[in-house]
This record gives sequence, structure tokens and C-alpha cells, in this order.
Amino acid sequence: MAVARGSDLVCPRIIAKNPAVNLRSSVLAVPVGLVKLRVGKLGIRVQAIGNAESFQISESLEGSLGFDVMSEGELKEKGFMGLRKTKLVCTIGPACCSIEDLERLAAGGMNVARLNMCHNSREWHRGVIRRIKKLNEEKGFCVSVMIDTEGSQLHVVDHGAPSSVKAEDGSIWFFTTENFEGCRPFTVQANYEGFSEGIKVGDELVIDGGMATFEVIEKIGNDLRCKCVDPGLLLPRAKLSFWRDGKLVGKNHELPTLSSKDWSDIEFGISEGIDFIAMSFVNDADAVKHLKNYLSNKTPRSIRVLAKIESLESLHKLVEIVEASDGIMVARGDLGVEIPIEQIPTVQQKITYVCRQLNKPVIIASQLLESMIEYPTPTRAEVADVSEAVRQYADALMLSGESAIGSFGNKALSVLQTTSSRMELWSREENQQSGLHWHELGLSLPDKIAEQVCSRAVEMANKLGVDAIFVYTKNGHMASLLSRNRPNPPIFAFTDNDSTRMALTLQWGIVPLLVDLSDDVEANISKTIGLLKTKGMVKEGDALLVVSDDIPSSANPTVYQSIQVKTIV
Ligand SMILES: Nc1ncnc2c1ncn2[C@@H]1O[C@H](COP(=O)(O)OP(=O)(O)OP(=O)(O)O)[C@@H](O)[C@H]1O
Ligand SMILES: CC(=O)C(=O)O
Ligand SMILES: [K+]
Ligand SMILES: [Mg+2]
Repeated sequence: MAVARGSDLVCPRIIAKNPAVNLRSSVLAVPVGLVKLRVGKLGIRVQAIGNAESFQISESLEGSLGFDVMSEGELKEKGFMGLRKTKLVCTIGPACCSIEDLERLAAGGMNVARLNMCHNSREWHRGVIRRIKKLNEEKGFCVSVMIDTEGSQLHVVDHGAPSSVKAEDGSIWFFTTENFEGCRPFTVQANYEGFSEGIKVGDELVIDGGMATFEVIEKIGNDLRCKCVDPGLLLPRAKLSFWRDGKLVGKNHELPTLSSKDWSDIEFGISEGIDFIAMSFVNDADAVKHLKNYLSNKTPRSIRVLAKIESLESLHKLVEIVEASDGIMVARGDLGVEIPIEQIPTVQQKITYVCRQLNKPVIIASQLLESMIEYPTPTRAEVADVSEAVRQYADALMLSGESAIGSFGNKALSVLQTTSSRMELWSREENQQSGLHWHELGLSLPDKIAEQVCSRAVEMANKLGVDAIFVYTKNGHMASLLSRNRPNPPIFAFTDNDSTRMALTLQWGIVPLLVDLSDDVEANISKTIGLLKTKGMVKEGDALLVVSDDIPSSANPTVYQSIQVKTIV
């Protein structure tokens, strides 16, 4: 029978039993009565008219479970406990932008592709985004897209050479905002008019957080004459910062967090259907709130806003920024320009802890495997750094130049894979989770209940040693509350919302699955287990812990959250 999508058919009485699932705890039967068939995007839903119960015909939905090829393959090969929990972000650049390169990264475990809008043309970025979407659609990957704004930062526009130039000890340089043409030796153009406001003779001008250092010896209008006191390289777009008595000199130029170019990049991102915007140089919560508000009015698709912590100001307002955002990136590159680098490890640990307390995903970024831009193996110290981020239970790790411009991007990704899997196993065996006390998030009773249900569910799942946790979620909230507790088994988060699915790709331990859900909790449970059973993903003897969050309807006005343990028979 050919039926158009979205159409309803009213049929006479049927009695049905879900054939794909036979659980000890639930055998689903539909009550006798008139039955409505609704043909949806993901299959046919049968609804008994005048009765709240509904269920889906499993066989007709075969193949409609939005399981990505990577999780499916990993599950088949390594079992539930073999699924990697830490998510991986790759920066896409000239070294990895063809469809073949992108497919290799996706097959190597990339969960999120990051596009840094500082570099390359919009057309180039459009091409990359479309290729990723094509791979998702045609090859069954589930790779989300993040754009990273350029932001407002003091940097070099021109240093009179096409690539790097060396600043020798004692050499005298001129820093200006004048746009000079051609080669003018020992002259550096900065990007902002007021770059030297408030700067005094004797202050230090630091390049890229310590690549080279100059002393200001004369101020001529807005321009600065400086002497190199610590020789080093000046790279294109090198970052500039000023220091006095061992402390960063606060910025005197009032630049908005989002420039007009950033706003047009955001418009571009919205029109290309991106999943995340990483906001560079966030200094307070207002900038994040403003963008989130703008996005909610602009597009029905939920785009998550990640605040990048990379300035001294953002550290002072960390809690309010984390609260306002949908997630955080610890942007260690620029952070190391604004604070002494020896403070980076403790600051990273603190940000990661605050994110976990406030239930926001956190990405650890920059220089994780920096040496792999040039070499095929990482240093032992780099592997230790990656392991430490995983031990801290960060949600995700990010590659920058390693994938964007390096020759060994795929190898770097595989180092992240193996290192994170190893450390996750160690953390489980050492039971690193015990004794953690969480700040209470919920203010309303339903929120408090959800939080308690998820925390207790994870405790049960760990103690019982179940194989997987199942959760049904509209906006991802219940799934993230489970993830926050970093359970031993993986979390299968079923959602019928595509933007929720794509947002959950960033969160620790979550396998997001797209599936058509009804308002009937029990029917959703039976259906999804049935589908997984049909696909051979769950089998006899598997134990599942199912967390559900019932949606109130006129037929069933009470909301209830439940924990059920099911053993597949
Ligand atoms: N789309 C691109 N086109 C060309 N080069 C790129 C691109 N993306 C990244 N790169 C190169 O890879 C290097 C690392 O990239 P990345 O985007 O992580 O830089 P970053 O300076 O750490 O980020 P940010 O500018 O956000 O602080 C860059 O210095 C740049 O040379
Ligand atoms: C990623 C980034 O922006 C940084 O490390 O500065
Ligand atoms: K950026
Ligand atoms: Mg940065």
C-alpha cells in the first residue's frame, strides 16, 4: 500500500503485539478499537483513537533508527563498554578539506568539525560545510559543524614579509597602524587604531604569548618604537599583548565581542545550517545572551553558543559566562597570551570543574598534539596533556593546526582516540567518580526531580553494571544530566529533534539517535529496544537502564520521570 508522508489512515480494529521486542518487563499490546495510522518521516505510527496508548510497527521502521555508522561499527566491534566517551573536534583547513579528507576524519572519529572564520573565504567554508552534510546524509556519519568567530583581538596585519620574520636581540622595530605598501623592514602594522592607548615607555610588548618580547622605548602619537629584548619569530597574524610589572595591561580599546564581519559570518552560518557557534574573546555573559537571543528569534533550528575562555576578563566572570552559554571552549592558545602559561593547567582544571557543576559541555583546545603538525608521532608530554584532559572528564578534545594544516591529521586523531579510550578505562577501573558532590542545578520541583532521577540512575547503572543507559529527550536536557554524572555505560539518547541530536555529539558519553517518538513513554521504549534488537545492537542477556521523562498530555496530565531496568530476553 503506497501512503503519502503526513497522511492519516483510519483502520478497523486490530490487535497487535510488537514482534521485534520481547522483554520480561513489557510485552506491548495495543487495545482493541479504531486505529489511526500516521505516516511520518521515520515510519508509520499506529495510534488507537480515543486512547492515549500508541506504538509503532517495528518492521516498517527497519533502518529508520538514526544510528550513525561510527557508533554502530564501534558497538559491533567493541561492545557497549568499548564506545569512546570523550568527543573529538577537528579544525578543518587546507590540509583536510576535500570530501575524501573529511570522510577519513569522520571515519577516524571526528564528532564535530570546526571552521575558524579568521581564515579563508566564505565560499571555501561553504564548500566544507556542504561536503560534511553530504557525508552525513549519504554515508551515515553524524558530524556536527561549528563556526568559530574571528572576534576582536589585537594582532599583526603586516610585518613586511610574506611569512615569518626573525626579531633579533636588540633590534629596533616600529609598531604602527599605518597601512604601508610593500616591504618596509622593521615595521609592523597592528589592526586597531587605539592599540597603544594607555601604553607607557618601559612597558613590554609580547608577541604570541612569548614568541618574542619588545620593550617600548618611545611613543610617537599612536605609534610605538620598541627594542627587541627577547628574540624570536613574528608570524603572520601574530597576537600582541602589553605587560607592566609582570601583569597584563588591561585593554584600552573598547571593541565589541562580535564585529560586523562576525555578524555576517553568523548569518552565513545560520543559512548553511550549522550546529554550534564558538564565540571568540567573550568577556562577559551579556555578549553570549545577546547572541543566543538573536539566534532564537532568527531561526527555528537550535544553534548552540559556546563561549571561548581566552581572555583575562573572561576568567574574572567565568561563572556568569558558563551559566549564560551552551558550552565552553578552553582556548588555551590565546589564554596563554593573556595569563602566564604556567597558570594554564590549573585554570583548565577550574574551568572544567565549573562546567561540570553547571552542566555545560567543555572542550579543551589548542596545542594538544602540536608537534604532530610536523611529525608523525606525538611527544610523551603531549600524550600526558591529552590524558590529563580526559582524566578531568572534559567533554571534548580539539585539534587545531594538527588537522587544519598538518601532514598527519588522521594520525593525530587516532592518537586522541587511543589515548582517551585508555584513560577512560583507567578512570573506570580506578573508580574516579566516587565521592563527587554536585551543586544542585534545578530551581523548580520538576527540574530538581529530573536532576535527582539522573544522578540516582547513574549510581544504579554503575552499581548494577548495566550495559547501556537509554534516555528519551526533546532538547537534550535529561541526556546531559546523565552525562554530567559520567556513568560507566554509554548513554543512548533518543530524540526526534535533529538539532538536539547534532548538539549532543559534543557531550561526553552520549550516543545521539534520531527516531520518531510519540507521547507514549512505554511505546517509545518498546519501539527503540525493538529497533536495536532487529539491528543486532542489543541481544539476549543485555541489561538496560531506561530513564524516561513523560510529556504531559490532555489524556495524561501528570508528568512522571522513571527509572526502569530491563533485561533483554
Ligand atoms: N580555514 C583555514 N584556512 C587556512 N588555514 C587555516 C584554516 N583554519 C586553520 N588554519 C591554520 O591552522 C592554524 C591553526 O588553526 P586555528 O584555527 O586553531 O588557529 P588558532 O589561532 O588557534 O585559533 P583562533 O584564531 O580561534 O585563536 C592557523 O594558524 C592557520 O594557519
Ligand atoms: C582555539 C583558540 O581560539 C585559542 O586557543 O586561542
Ligand atoms: K577564531
Ligand atoms: Mg583564540
